[in-house]
Amino acid sequence: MEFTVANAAVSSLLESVLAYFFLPQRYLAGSFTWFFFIFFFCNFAILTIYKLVLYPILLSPLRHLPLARGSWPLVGHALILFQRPGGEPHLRMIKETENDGIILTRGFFHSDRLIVTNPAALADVLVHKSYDMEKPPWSRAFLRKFLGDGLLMTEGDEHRHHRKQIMPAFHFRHIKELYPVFWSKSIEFCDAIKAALSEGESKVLEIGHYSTQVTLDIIGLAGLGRDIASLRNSDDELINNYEEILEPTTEKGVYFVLHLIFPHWLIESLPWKLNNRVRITTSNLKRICADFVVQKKANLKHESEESRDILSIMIRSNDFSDSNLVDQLLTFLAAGHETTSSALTWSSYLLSKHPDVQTRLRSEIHEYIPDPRALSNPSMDVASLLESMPYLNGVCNEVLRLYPTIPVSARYTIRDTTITGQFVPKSTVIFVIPWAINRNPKLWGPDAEAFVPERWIDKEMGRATMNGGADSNYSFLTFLHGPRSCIGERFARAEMRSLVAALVGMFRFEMADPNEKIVVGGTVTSKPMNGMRLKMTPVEWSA
Ligand code: HEM
Repeated sequence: MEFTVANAAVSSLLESVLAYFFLPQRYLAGSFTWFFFIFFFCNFAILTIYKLVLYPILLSPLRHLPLARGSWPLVGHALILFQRPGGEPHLRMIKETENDGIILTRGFFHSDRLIVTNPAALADVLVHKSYDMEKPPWSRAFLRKFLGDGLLMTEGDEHRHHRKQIMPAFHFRHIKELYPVFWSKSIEFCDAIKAALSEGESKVLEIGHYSTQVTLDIIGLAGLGRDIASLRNSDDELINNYEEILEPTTEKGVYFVLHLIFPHWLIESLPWKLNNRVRITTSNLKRICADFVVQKKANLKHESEESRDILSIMIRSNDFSDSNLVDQLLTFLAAGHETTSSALTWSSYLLSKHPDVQTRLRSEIHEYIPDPRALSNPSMDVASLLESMPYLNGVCNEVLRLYPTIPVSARYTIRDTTITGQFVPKSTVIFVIPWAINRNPKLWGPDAEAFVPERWIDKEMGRATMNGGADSNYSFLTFLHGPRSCIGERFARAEMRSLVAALVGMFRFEMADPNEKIVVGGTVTSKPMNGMRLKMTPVEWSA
């Protein structure tokens, strides 16, 4: 029997019953409850000593692993969950703890939590032993509110099967066909910015808002085969609900972390306005997606040419129930727009902070693309053109490396397993930290935290490289690797190339307040806490 508070209570009950029968002389009338509390107190004390001292110091099979500095009594290292940017405290631990690929940290009540740090350990967690692990039940329960039971949340055979069904939508040939869509939406995005600039005097815009609109429009077209057109209609219900849910406030950060610590029913029963807002926005999103599914099913009956969007592919596979289609759609709309929107926002930030890089990138863009409108012509091979631009690819990779949209990911062992030969028992939490791995000087060299797009360009050939000079592809974890990696990686990279090329080709930009300290916020994804205000000036697109 596992040592838990609930089990301590059950044991106390049994012990009280036994004492009642075997020590009747000790019982005064009506004192069963009293006995129960005495036993419960003793059991709880034993449990506490076991959890806090005996197990972690003498019994845990992980006790010999190097322990990160800074563990507090009772809470261990768990308070780092509240620190921002997510992943930064883990980077500090990785830098200062001598290790062979695994570092031990402590959670609440000194539970074992591992951080994997080197390519061999990451390969085991993400690829070789991937199905020995799942997303932790508490984070799944929280994310399920927003994403339903879509691909991101399912596990085991169900996940394997669904991923196989959806994969054709992300085949590289299909992504190639989507490039003209990405490009024409990128131009529309720039036109919307130009229109907003011409209206206001200040020439200052919060770029995150436009990034969210364009990426939602793109996933709408590619995921649903339907133009949500939020760039043209800022008042769209879908975008309003997403913006409300995803706005990175401190309150939402606390709300998320509390869900990781306390039972959900407890937080949901608190008189907290946010509970109500979450209920309203999630049910709005579900209703909108349910309408999309009904309309799509009706349209498919009359289509002459086979649509290739994600929803059509899922419907045609006949493998998804109507309610599961709604959940998958919720997942793809959220995972497919929020991530690339934040990557685009971080691109504009790093390029504002590095005007020399911005200027060099603009020259490359103008040289390779003499006429931006010509790329909307269906006969143009936009994919080959954008993929052949070394500096553009270097900038996009470097942004994704330094600001991975999902900075921290966690796994939970569902059976005993091993990582690089180290035995890891069932129910252990394992952290995979893209933020820390992508910035680890041991993997990237002393300039690991600097913005250097050139590291992605082969010095001799002048071509884009795949690994940025790192020895292993596990040094770059932005999309993770293996069966639970981002299914939309190719899609996201193609979309980002188009958006960055159009944005930098059309505008010169800088931080509206050069002294503003940008705070990285967000719950699951990383976004600037107070938005990203840029001063933008249209430039002439000249070859
Ligand atoms: C810069 C953009 C993106 C980044 C950095 C990113 C990152 C990630 C990461 C790290 C995961 C794994 C999460 C975990 O297991 O903890 C993931 C999963 C996923 N992503 Fe992305 N993503 C991006 C764009 C997209 C796009 C554009 C789509 C869809 C069109 C997408 C759809 C998904 C889905 C469905 C999963 C779940 C895959 C599975 O569990 O099999 N992502 N993404």
